[in-house]
Order: sequence, then C-alpha cells, then structure tokens
Amino acid sequence: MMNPGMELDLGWVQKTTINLPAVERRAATLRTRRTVKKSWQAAWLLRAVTCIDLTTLSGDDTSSNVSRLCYKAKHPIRDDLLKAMGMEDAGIEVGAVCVYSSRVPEAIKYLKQAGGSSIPVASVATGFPAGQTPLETRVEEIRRAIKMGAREIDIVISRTKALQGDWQGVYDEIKVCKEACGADVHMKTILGTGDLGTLTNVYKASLVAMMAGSDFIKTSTGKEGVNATLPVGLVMVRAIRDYYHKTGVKVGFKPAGGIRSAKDSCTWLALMKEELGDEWMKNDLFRIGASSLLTDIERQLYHFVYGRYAAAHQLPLA
Ligand SMILES: O=C[C@H](O)COP(=O)(O)O
Repeated sequence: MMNPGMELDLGWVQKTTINLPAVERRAATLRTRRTVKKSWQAAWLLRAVTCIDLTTLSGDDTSSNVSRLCYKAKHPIRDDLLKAMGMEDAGIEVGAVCVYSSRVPEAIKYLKQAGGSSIPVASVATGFPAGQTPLETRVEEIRRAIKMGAREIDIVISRTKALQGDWQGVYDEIKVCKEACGADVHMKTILGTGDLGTLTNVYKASLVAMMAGSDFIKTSTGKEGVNATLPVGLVMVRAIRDYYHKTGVKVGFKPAGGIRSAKDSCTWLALMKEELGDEWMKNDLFRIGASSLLTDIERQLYHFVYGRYAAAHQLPLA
C-alpha cells in the first residue's frame, strides 16, 4: 500500500527528544544477541537476498558492470546451492536493482535479457547524494527517471533545511517529489542520517518524510561519512511504528551504506522482527541497500551447503 501522507503536524515533530543512552543500550542488545543458526540462518539469509536493493552508484559505472549486476539480481545464488537447499523453484531474486538515472535504460534492458523483468529498477534522483541542486532540477530528474522506466525512486532530503530546523521546507519539497512520483512509483526518502547531527533530528526527519508521503524511509546514500548504524535504524523504525499507530499506514524501512556481511543482514532483519513484527521482514516493507552484501551471503550459504568456504573464483562478484 502506498503512503498517502498527512498534513505536517509540527507539534508532533517538535515535541520529541530522543534518549541517546537508552537507544544505544537497546541497539547493543541487537548486535550481541545470539544469531539464528543452521537451516534457520540459511532461511534468513535467503530472505535477506530477496530484500536487497542490489546497487551500483559509482562514477565509473559502465554497461558491463550494470549488465553483471542485473544478471546477479535475477540469479543471486548459484543453482547448485539453491538445489541443495531445496529452493531451486522458490524464485529467489533481489528486491530491486538500484542505479543512477542515466543507467536506468540499460538496467531495464539487461534485466529483461536475464529474464528478470519482474525486478523493479530503482533510480536515485534529486541531486543524489548531496541534494544541492535547485528543486526544479531535482523534480525533473524524477520525471525523467520514471519516463525511462524506473519503478522506484530514491530521493534525498535537503540536509541544509533539516539542520536549520526548517521542517516545513523539508516537508514541502518531499511532497513535491511524491507528486512527481505519482500513484504507481514507490518513493524511498533518504535522510542522510550521517549528516543530521543528532538522533532527535533523525526521528524528526523520519516523521516529516512519512507525513509528506514517503513509502519508505532510508538511512543513507552510502556516501556520507557515517552510513547505516543500528542506533539510527532503531530510531527510524520506532518512528515508523509511531506513524503506523497514528495513521494505520505501514511505511517501509531501508538501511543502506556499509552493510556488507551476512551477519549484519541478519541483525537488521532481527531489528525489523523485534520492533515491527514479521510483516516488516518482507521486501514490500524492508530493503537493504547494498553493493557487496550479496557476495558474503552467497559465501555463507556455500559454507552451509558444503561445510567449507569457496575459493574466490568459485563465487564471482555479486
Ligand atoms: O543505497 C545503497 C548504498 O549506496 C550502497 O552502499 P554500499 O556500497 O556501502 O553497500
């Protein structure tokens, strides 16, 4: 379900403060909790695969790495591993492929070639990663990406406005972006939490983004100095919970940036399960934005199936 948004409720936004030590204590329990083991772990890792927004956002992106990425999106795990787990017919594929808008047409072409047309292409837009271009240019970028076939749009908020406490300005801009996305394109809003200074700002930005109609809130671009951290994730999912209690609308969550290990993906899934419940562990409400996570997940699944780790050449790049 898309988020219709609501009027900006500044009273709600302003009244919240976050208790940093309490958030850090709770986040630490997630990091140190006993992880799921054996076949449960394999099942969680396969679930994580289906939630990945498989990403390449580099200045040196070319059609060849986009083509490899798209093949991997459709065939994220080697066939022999899937067969050994009895999962060869489960249709395991990633949640989306995420690229810069100029790479959207080739991502669509290569997904089609790989038999993966069902996988949406997500385009970053709005002056990603800094968001420091005029609003008209940012909105035009969204329109063009959609015209080229993007089915999901990852926008960035103005950290300048957020840091100046101009929540009305942040809300208005996100709303304009949502209108440009229209009724069929999912909009994920990147808060750039590493730039926001405090967890209180993270909570406020989360609320404002949801009030303005974001379908997902996302931690980071992957380009800030600090990207997805558990304390930030905890504050954001609590904001999602509060918004759900107030409006009945379920907004998705996407941690992104620096998530590289299979264990991390299980920790983020555990956060969703414990804070929001099982419904938020599926890819309509949970994504992990990552460029290299899949490599480690496939490596761990190889170990699960064969009892030893693969040599690098046996698991070519995700
Ligand atoms: O949205 C996804 C991020 O840009 C990916 O960051 P990463 O390269 O650290 O996995």
